[in-house]
Amino acid sequence: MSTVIETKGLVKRYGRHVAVDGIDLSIGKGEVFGLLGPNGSGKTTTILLLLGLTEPTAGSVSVLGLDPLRQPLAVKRRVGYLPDQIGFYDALTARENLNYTARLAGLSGAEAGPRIEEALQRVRLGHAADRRVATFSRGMRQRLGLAEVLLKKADIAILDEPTSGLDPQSTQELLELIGALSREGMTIVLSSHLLAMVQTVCTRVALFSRGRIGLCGTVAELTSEVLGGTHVVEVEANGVDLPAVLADAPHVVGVAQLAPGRWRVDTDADARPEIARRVVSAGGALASMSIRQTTLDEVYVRFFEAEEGKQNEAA
Ligand SMILES: Nc1ncnc2c1ncn2[C@@H]1O[C@H](COP(=O)(O)OP(=O)(O)OP(=O)(O)O)[C@@H](O)[C@H]1O
Repeated sequence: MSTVIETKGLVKRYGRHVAVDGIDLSIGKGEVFGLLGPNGSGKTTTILLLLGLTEPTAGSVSVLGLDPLRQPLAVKRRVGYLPDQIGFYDALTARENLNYTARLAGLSGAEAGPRIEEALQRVRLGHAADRRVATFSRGMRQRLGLAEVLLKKADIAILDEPTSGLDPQSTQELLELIGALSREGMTIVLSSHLLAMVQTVCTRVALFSRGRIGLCGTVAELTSEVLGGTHVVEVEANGVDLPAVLADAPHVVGVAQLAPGRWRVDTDADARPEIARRVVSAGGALASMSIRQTTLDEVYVRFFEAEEGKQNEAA
C-alpha cells in the first residue's frame, strides 16, 4: 500500500503552549484513518498542519509527496477538506455553490456540469439542488461538503468531526458513503468523538493524548494492547471458582468478578467451548454465557485512565 500522508516529528507551538508535540504518522492509500482523543489533544491542529493551513514549528509533512506549506494549491486541488463548521454561500443554491467550487478547482463549464450532477446524486441531494443552502439542515450541509470533495475527484478527504450533530440515520448514510469512497481508493482521515462509529468505518486509528499519539493501530491491535483481549465473555455460573478454573485456559487473558456468580472473562479468541467444558468438569452449573467484541470505548476509557494515572504520579 503506497503511503499518501507522512509526518515526521511534527510539532506546533502556540507561544509556550504545545498543541502538537512530535507526531509521526504514515497513512496508506485507501485507508480510513481515525484521529481520536479528548478535547484539546491536538487533532484539529494536526489536520490544519496536513492541509498547510498552519505552519509547523518543527518537523515535516508530506501529502501525496507534496509539501502543503510550499505547494498549497497543488495540495488543495487533490485534498478535500470538510471542516467542523462548513462555510457555504447561504444565499446561493447547492448547485450554485458547487459551480463556484468547480470554478475555483479550475474545471471548465463542460467538465463541471456532469460532475456536479453526479456528486449531487451520490450524496442524495439531487432533490435539493436548487434550494438555497440557508435552508439546509446540518446533515444536508455535511453531504454538500462531501459533494465538493467528490466534485474535485480528491485523492484524500480530511473530515473534522463529520458526524457531529447528525441524527442516527444521517450518520449511517455518511458512514456508508465514507466506506464506499475508501473502497474506490480514496484515502480518508477523520476526527471523531463517536468511537462506535470509528470502530465500524476506520481501518486504523490514532489515540491522541496531550499533543502526542499514545496508541496507533487497528482496533483489534489496540484492544489487545490496552485490554489484553479482543473479546469479552460474560459468564454466569454457580458452584465454581471461575478464576481458579480458568487459570491456565488457552485464550483467556483475564477474569474479573462482576457480581456473585457473574464474571467478565477477557479473551483473545472465542473461548466459550473451553470455558463451558472447564466449568462443567469442575462441577459448576453454567447458567449463561455471552460473547462480544471489545469496543473502542473500552480501549479509550482504559487508555486515558492509565494516562491520568501517569500524570498523577508525575505530579
Ligand atoms: N490558534 C490557537 N492559538 C492558541 N492555542 C491554540 C490554537 N489552536 C489550538 N490551540 C490549543 O492547542 C491545543 C490543541 O487544540 P486542537 O484544536 O488541535 O485540539 P482537538 O484535539 O482538535 O480538540 P477538539 O476535540 O476540542 O476539537 C488546545 O489546547 C488548544 O487550546
